[in-house]
Amino acid sequence: MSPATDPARDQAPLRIAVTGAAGQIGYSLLFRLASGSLLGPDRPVELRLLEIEPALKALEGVVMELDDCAFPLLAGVETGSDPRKIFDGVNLALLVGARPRGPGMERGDLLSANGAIFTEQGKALNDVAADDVRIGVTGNPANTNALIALSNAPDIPKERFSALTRLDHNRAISQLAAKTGAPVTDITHMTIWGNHSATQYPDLFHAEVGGRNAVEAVGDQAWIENTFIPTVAKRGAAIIEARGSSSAASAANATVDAARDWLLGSAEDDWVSMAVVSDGSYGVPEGLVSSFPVTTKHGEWTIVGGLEIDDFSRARIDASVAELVEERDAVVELGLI
Ligand SMILES: NC(=O)c1ccc[n+]([C@@H]2O[C@H](COP(=O)([O-])OP(=O)(O)OC[C@H]3O[C@@H](n4cnc5c(N)ncnc54)[C@H](O)[C@@H]3O)[C@@H](O)[C@H]2O)c1
Ligand SMILES: O=C(O)C[C@H](O)C(=O)O
Repeated sequence: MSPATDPARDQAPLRIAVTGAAGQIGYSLLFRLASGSLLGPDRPVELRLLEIEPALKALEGVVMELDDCAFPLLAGVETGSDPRKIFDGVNLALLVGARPRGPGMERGDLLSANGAIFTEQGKALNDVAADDVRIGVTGNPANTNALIALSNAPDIPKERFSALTRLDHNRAISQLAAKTGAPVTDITHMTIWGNHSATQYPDLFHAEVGGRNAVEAVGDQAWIENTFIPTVAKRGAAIIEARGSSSAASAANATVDAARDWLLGSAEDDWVSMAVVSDGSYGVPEGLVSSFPVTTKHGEWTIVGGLEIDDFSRARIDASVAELVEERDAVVELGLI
């Protein structure tokens, strides 16, 4: 049963760790969590905020602002730089803290810079998190960071880890809605496959617009290949180029969306995209953390089975999975897993 729906716990605050809490994403995420965006207006939350030592002063300022909101649901805030203290008894850990890429960098460039963070945090979660912990990784390279964390947490079931591809999923919905003139609420069954990187494959073949197949509704294969896929896959870079820093409010929003659906369940007759440990489905090697279409219920996810994958999709899924294999091999080489 999920930590959010277990009746015995319904009144107890959900203890949520956020790493990188003084960063850009943290500045949006913490206020969303404290205001009830995750579990609704009745469930209190307790925030456990992890930062590196030099950022603790800035984090103090953020906590002052949280205080100043007088959030009715905020049952407590603790800050610190020791993951073993901050993760103690947490039900949900949102691992955001990592260096973002700058202009001209690919997410893979962050592997060695950020990989070590997730070794230490995986070990700490393994030792001190609550038995029902769920761990969502937002910090990049998210899929491989999740792989590093879960590989260093042998006592936590691998299914409790996921990496964020919900931002890509939301971006894909928004692009398709704009193209077809449909409201975003009409777009269902969107899928992001593979890595949260430029190789990701946003798949319209199973998506629907108002119940109609999205490829038919669009009726423009050239747009799908030359506009839709690259726009979604390279959106992170476009935002860095325009803003001078990486997406933050939309990343925080997607982090909340993903955790909410994981804990409370995805919508009936729809699915969401999550990067989760592969069981070999759709030819993705077992053990890689790759994005799939999933349904969620009671804090568990299930990969949607039986979808037909044509040659166009197969080639794109394979390319993104090949990148994940390279990243995994690189972190093995670095001794991180
Ligand atoms: N998966 C996604 O969809 C997605 C979207 C946007 C950004 N991101 C990634 O999220 C991460 C954070 O982005 P941001 O814009 O908030 O960056 P940021 O630089 O503003 O903040 C990162 C914070 O992490 C902290 N930090 C670094 N090492 C830490 C550690 N060991 N423990 C705890 N905190 C630590 C830093 O002090 C900093 O405050 C980046 O890796 C970015 O690329 C992912
Ligand atoms: O692209 C990045 O580096 C940031 C983030 O992963 C994004 O997709 O916006």
